Amino acid sequence: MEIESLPTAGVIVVAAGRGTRMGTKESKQFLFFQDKPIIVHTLDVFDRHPWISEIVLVTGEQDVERCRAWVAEYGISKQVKVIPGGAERQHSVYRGLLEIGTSWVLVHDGVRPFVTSGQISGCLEAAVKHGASILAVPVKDTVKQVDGQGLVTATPDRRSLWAVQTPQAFRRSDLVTAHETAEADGFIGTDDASLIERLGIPVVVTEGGYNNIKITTPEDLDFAEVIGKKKEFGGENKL
Ligand SMILES: Nc1ccn([C@@H]2O[C@H](COP(=O)(O)OP(=O)(O)OP(=O)(O)O)[C@@H](O)[C@H]2O)c(=O)n1
Ligand SMILES: C[C@](O)(CO)[C@H](O)COP(=O)(O)O
Repeated sequence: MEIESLPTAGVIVVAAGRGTRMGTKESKQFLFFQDKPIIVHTLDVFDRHPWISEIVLVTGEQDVERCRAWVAEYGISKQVKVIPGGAERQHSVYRGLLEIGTSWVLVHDGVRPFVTSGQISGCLEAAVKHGASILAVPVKDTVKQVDGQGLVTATPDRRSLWAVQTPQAFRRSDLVTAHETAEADGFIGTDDASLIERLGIPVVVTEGGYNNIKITTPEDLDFAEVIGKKKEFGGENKL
């Protein structure tokens, strides 16, 4: 798709979580990696992407000022609106949504710093073509459904299972309706696509990458060290 023909998009980068599974005093999105906070690595990718015209960073109330300072300190060239988030990821996304003016919106986890420009382009192109799109990768392990007593109750066919990532891309108007409907219904989803699916809007998968990890538990920092050494992420490692 020609760049000129693609409507510009805004991105909501969500970084208002507590990072409890990481177990660090500092929230994981603010841990330093290769001399920069993880959140700055993530912002950099969208700052450099030609189709991204607006960036909204949603973070903790207490972190708004230092995030604004980092945007300036690390030379993020695009304007970044930094606002406080909510109790759940879904609430943080919605607050960001109210600050975005573009017709197309991407939602991205601030703790996924290894997303590539190509993956962003692919996800947005697919959304513009089909209405909504998410990055995901085929599951590599067998997945089991297990009840509260630890008993296996089902083994879904792995060929139909994908591990979902971000960004996820939607029409802004659809995403507003989806969030407001979920709020009215008291529904909390773990991703934005689940809110869109509730409206019956088709969502297509765009293949992401196994490097596009969500930094969640301490082991992920080790994985990040290895990924960060790869040439495509600025490192020299020829892995
Ligand atoms: N109320 C929340 C909760 C999460 N997030 C963001 O959503 C992304 C994915 O969430 P997750 O990995 O679960 O982060 P945390 O909620 O911080 O992690 P934990 O569940 O371990 O506390 C993260 O960038 C996180 O900062 C957010 O903006 N607002
Ligand atoms: C949105 C997401 O990254 C897709 O896999 C995931 O659902 C976020 O879950 P979290 O518990 O908020 O990290």
